[in-house]
Amino acid sequence: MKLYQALRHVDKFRTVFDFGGREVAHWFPGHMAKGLKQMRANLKSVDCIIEIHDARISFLLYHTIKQNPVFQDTLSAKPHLLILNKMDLADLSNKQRILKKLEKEGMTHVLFTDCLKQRDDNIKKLVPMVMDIIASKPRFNREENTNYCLMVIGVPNVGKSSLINSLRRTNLKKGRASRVGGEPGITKAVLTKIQVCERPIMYLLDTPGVLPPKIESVETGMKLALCGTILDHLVGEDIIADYLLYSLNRLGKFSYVEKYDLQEPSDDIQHVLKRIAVKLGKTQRVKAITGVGNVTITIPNYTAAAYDFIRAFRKGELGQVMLD
Ligand SMILES: Nc1nc2c(ncn2[C@@H]2O[C@H](COP(=O)(O)OP(=O)(O)OP(=O)(O)O)[C@@H](O)[C@H]2O)c(=O)[nH]1
Repeated sequence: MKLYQALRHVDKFRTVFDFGGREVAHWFPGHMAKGLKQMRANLKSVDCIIEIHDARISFLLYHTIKQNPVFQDTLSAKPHLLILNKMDLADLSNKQRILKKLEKEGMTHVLFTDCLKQRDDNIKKLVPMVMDIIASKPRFNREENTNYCLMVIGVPNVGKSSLINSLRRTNLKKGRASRVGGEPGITKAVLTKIQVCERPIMYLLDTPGVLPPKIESVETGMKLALCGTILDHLVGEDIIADYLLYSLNRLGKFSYVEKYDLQEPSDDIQHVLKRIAVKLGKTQRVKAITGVGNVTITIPNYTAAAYDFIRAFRKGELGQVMLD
């Protein structure tokens, strides 16, 4: 759909999203506090922290983590590199704006990556960048060590394990060492130390995804959910799908119209999900009682359609976005 055609509908779009009094408190699983403890205990042996975020919500994540006092106490003293991953899903026309915002916050070592790409030139830059960062700060108790240890941190599902695998592919020509999952919270095991480079010898500690427990608003929580950071069923596929539609319309990303054979952009999630269900054959047969007896009717499976809509977005099929 051409932008000028779609913009005719702009007046119809919602300008604010109704969260219906939802609370984020119960969206975050308990194992995250444990992860934080493990991280703290291992920090002494770490030379540089690799903080990894989803490039679509990088500033939001960076800011949320930075605000958390526990993170501040634990991490601020260590050299730091910020990875903005999933760059293939992000609208990089906003790249400079994001980098400027991060610079204002004092974060100048930033690298955009796509960890699924077989050869990502940016991944190649990681080790030299880390060496520069480490060289610019005292190593304290680790002066004599000729090998280096990194700790990777980030919220669930941002690609921590994929980053490790990508580094091993690039620097060691070796395959998968860390399990990759589509659902948040796959990396639940205790910290594992994995080699990611031969010259210099460099290890990386994989951590369970750790999310700061305090999220400033439901909207922040919803963006995290949309990017797959929170288990869908804790938030609800129906509202995530509605927030997705709201976001796509606000950003002028209308490729969903053609993908699902809609006539025009719509802000009505029931209407959109119905079209998706019909297009993908996601329907269910239910019994209905009528005046003339029981009949079986076919109705759209809204939950299955919502799930498909969200999945398509996460795979980048509905366009690249920047939700910051
Ligand atoms: N499009 C895209 N997908 C990615 C990228 N990196 C990782 N993914 C996908 O994101 C999902 C999560 O990746 P993981 O590497 O398991 O993430 P994690 O941070 O280790 O996850 P937790 O174990 O939940 O903390 C998987 O489906 C990956 O295939 C990327 O650069 N681009």
